[in-house]
Amino acid sequence: MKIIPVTCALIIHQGKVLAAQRSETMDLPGKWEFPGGKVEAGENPETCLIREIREELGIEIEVVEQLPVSDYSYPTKTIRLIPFSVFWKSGEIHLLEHSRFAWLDKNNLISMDWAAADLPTVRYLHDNWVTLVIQTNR
Ligand SMILES: Nc1nc2c([nH]c(=O)n2[C@@H]2O[C@H](COP(=O)(O)OP(=O)(O)OP(=O)(O)O)[C@@H](O)[C@H]2O)c(=O)[nH]1
Repeated sequence: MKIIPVTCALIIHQGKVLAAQRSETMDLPGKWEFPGGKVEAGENPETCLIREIREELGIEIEVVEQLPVSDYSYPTKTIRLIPFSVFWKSGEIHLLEHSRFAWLDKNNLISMDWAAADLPTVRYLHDNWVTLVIQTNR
């Protein structure tokens, strides 16, 4: 099966990370995820992520670092999730596609109803919390 590359942003701000809930009109309705989206043909992952975050949240970000990639097979597709830690540079958050967002701290990270593909990234974030918070603190 073809593997679909999907980027996602761990937007870490004031010691919390932004999670977004997929709306009823999206795939996996009601699941929580890190905002981002599919990499288009000829696009590099960082450029994709900057574009997707503009389209979904209306903010500008700076990519800090790529984090470990993981593959996950849903019944109808396999995605390759490419996460990045990012710094929120400017703009106000407006939800243009998702139904809700939340700023999570380390303690409420694990209890969210995440899209299944996100669990390795959630675990990585949990286990490397302090390093990632310091790294994105400007
Ligand atoms: N953005 C994002 N997508 C995720 C995550 N985890 C996960 O399983 N996905 C899946 O990866 C795919 C990404 O598609 P998308 O719908 O967000 O991206 P897009 O806007 O480029 O695609 P589209 O407009 O063709 O649907 C969806 O099937 C989504 O369910 C995640 O953390 N972030």
